[in-house]
Parts: sequence; structure tokens; C-alpha cells
Amino acid sequence: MGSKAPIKLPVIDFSQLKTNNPNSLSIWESTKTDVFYALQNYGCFEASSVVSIELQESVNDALKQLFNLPLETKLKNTSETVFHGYVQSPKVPLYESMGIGNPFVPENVDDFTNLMWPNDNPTFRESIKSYSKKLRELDEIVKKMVFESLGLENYYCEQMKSTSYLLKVMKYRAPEADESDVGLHTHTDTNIMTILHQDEIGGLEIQMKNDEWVRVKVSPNSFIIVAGETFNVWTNRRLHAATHRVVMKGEKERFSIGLFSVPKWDKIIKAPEEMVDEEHPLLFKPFDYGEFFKFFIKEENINDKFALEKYCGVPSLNL
Ligand SMILES: O=C(O)CCC(=O)C(=O)O
Ligand SMILES: [Fe+2]
Repeated sequence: MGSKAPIKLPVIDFSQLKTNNPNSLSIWESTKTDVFYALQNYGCFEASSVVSIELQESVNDALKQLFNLPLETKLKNTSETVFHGYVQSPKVPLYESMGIGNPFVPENVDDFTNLMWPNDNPTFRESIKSYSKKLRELDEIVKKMVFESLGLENYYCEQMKSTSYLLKVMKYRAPEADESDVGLHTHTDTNIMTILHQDEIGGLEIQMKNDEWVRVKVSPNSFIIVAGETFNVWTNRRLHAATHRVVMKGEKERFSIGLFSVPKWDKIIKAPEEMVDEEHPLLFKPFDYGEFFKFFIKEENINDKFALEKYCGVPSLNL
């Protein structure tokens, strides 16, 4: 068998979009084409040049400081909402995470910082605020491009208004000799879209449409954008929700951080009528994300990448 070149994820540069140069419209259009192609065919891509190396390094330090706090301090971060509080579970023994809901609201970051460091930690607080702002800008640009690509620009504002965000920070320890190397089980994200950063240890793996797994290696200040199931429902499956997992190799711990855009609970998710026609029959019944989430976090569904399909998929024979 001849050797195959490893598959690489598409890399899309967002630095040019910021400039006010005379070519900005054509840069927007060509970036948009690349974004839409990547989300249709890979369900993800690497976004380069989004934050400065300095900001990324200060966030990396902030994560290490945070997870190095005593367990009893980390446990103070509690929440009724899944994934917002401190998470550590025997089902994923290498993994621990914490979340800050809507980190663009300054008080949310201030409160979290004060909970973890009662004497304050200005470096943590300010770097998380600037970072969240940058990631949100990227979230808005990518979604605007997808909406425009589908001729749905009229729905963009309404859609953004019904979105909330979670900034989730994650740490994975290295497995012991007799432990599994699975950091996070194979899954698709059920939310709208995720913007992920992993440190130089790596470990994120993405499954291609041909089932091949790709171990993601990105530059230090780039991100992986992953389309979630809700985006897919919303576009009546014009996109692809990438299946992924984390596999820990080596002896070092790993840190990652992600901005998860999530439908506000009680919002009904449904594909706009423009997305449904004879060639594209409706694939998912309208659903309430909060209700779906209650179903999803049940033991038998949480690792099922067809959970949403099971919950609200339209059986094709009934059409
Ligand atoms: O840590 C990572 O790189 C991936 C995290 C992830 O996939 C998730 O939280 O859904
Ligand atoms: Fe994920």
C-alpha cells in the first residue's frame, strides 16, 4: 500500500478581515466561501490569527493557575446549569472543567474571579475578558458568513439574540499506566458552534466524513471551530456536525478552553422555511433546547452522537 498524506483541516486566516482596506469586500467573500465549504465538508476548520500570542499566553497561564487551586476552592464554583459548575466525573477520570456563563458581562467574570481568588487576580480577570471578546467577534463573523452563504441574512440578528454563551475551561491529566487514554469520549457538540483552543500538548481528534480520525495540530494562537448539532438542525443539515474526542498521549497534562454558543433555554429551534423544499425535506421537528438537554444528559444518551436525531429527527418514511 502506498503511503497516504495525512488529512489536514482547512486553515482559514481571519487577520485580513480586520483591515479597512479597499479589498475588504472581496476578502470577506472569499473567506466566506472557505468557511462555508469547511463547515459543510469537515464540520470544522482551523481559524488562524485571531488573538495575539501574548494574550494566548496569558490565558494559558491563567488556566494553569486556576486548575492548580485547591479542590475545595474549585468546588465553590457550583451551578444549576450543566457544565457551568465544577465538573469531575468517574466516567471521564482524566477530565475536569469549569464554566463562566456569558463571559462578556463583566460582572460574570468578576464574580468568578472573586470566588476563586477572594483577594482578586487582575491578570486572570482581564485576560479572560479580552479573550472572550475576541472569541465572540469570531463567533459572530463565522455565523454571519454561514447565514449569508445560505441567503438567510434576515435571520441573523434574531438568531444571535436567542443565543447564550459558555466559556468552558478544561484540564486533562495524563493517564496512569493502567488507565485508558480517553480524555473525552467520542461525541458531537449539541450546541450551535464551539470555538476551541488546545495547548501544545494536543489530543483533540476529529473524525472525517470517510470515518478517518485526524489528530489536530494547530499553531499556538489558532482555534478549531466546530459546528454543533443545533446549527445543523437550523440549516436543515446543510452543515456537518464534526464528531470528535480527546485522546491523551504522553505524560503531560493538557489544557483547553472553548467558547460554546448555546440556544437560550425555552427557544424553539427550527429550520427557517427557506431551508425546506422538495429536495430538502424537513429533517428535524422543532424542539426546545432546554427540554432536549434534559433528555441528552441522561446516562443512555450523553455519549450517543445520534441523540438529537433520536429526540426530534423526522423518520424519512413518514414524509
Ligand atoms: O478539550 C477539547 O479540546 C475538546 C472539548 C470538547 O470537545 C467539548 O467540551 O465538547
Ligand atoms: Fe466537543
